[in-house]
Amino acid sequence: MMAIIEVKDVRTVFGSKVIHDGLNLEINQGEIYGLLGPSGCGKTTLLREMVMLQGFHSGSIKILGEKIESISDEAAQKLRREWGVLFQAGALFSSLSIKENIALPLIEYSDLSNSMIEEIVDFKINLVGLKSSDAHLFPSEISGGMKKKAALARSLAMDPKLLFLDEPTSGLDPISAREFDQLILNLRSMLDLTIVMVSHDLQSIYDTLDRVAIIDNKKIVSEGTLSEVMSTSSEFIQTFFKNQG
Ligand SMILES: Nc1ncnc2c1ncn2[C@@H]1O[C@H](COP(=O)(O)OP(=O)(O)OP(=O)(O)O)[C@@H](O)[C@H]1O
Repeated sequence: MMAIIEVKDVRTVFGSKVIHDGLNLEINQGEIYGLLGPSGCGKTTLLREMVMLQGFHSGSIKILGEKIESISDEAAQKLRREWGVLFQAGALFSSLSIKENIALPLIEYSDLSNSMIEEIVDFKINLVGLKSSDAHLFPSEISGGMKKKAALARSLAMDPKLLFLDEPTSGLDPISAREFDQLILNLRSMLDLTIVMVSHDLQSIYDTLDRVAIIDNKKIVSEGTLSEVMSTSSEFIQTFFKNQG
């Protein structure tokens, strides 16, 4: 197995508060990998560090062979195109239609013609289970589930190898949430994606994740498949997976 992301000895400090202290994990090519742990343990922070939205105090994060703590601006610019991001706050632009939202990265980062961009956008819209006829709708005109799908289509616009998702099913009704899980599984196999996901949604965790890392007390207290992790004696794990399996 090939590690596509390697986090080594990462330390993160905000002011006098230590968030991560000696964090280590490895994410393999093609897996759906979950970051779990109690509220405030630094899951979103780690995700933001991986996509270079935020620095860390010490340690190393290697993504697709590049050490991001010492990467050149030019290499960083290239690397950013290798991943798609679906963060909670990273919603759609409300003044743009679904189609325009998805076209945005292509207009910004590619030299493709307008007609090529239109074709790609239509393809991505269908890929996430939206209809071509929805393309002209604005975010205010569509459901929460459709918004997530449209945002996902936008994150896939540049054909990324990696996808980072921060609580993708939060705020969705159970039916839309399960539909979204299925979509993630389908996309992974169709597009050969590696997916890193933060989640609190137990059903989603069971249905989609191949391996997980549990962050607690500034470190990874357990990493592995769900059944491996559940046998760990951590208070968070025992509480979180109580009455399961
Ligand atoms: N830019 C920042 N400046 C100062 N403190 C921050 C910053 N970003 C995050 N923190 C703090 O770091 C800690 C970890 O936050 P983070 O959002 O990563 O946790 P989380 O595990 O994702 O939590 P949740 O599950 O509740 O979303 C929190 O105490 C948060 O207040």
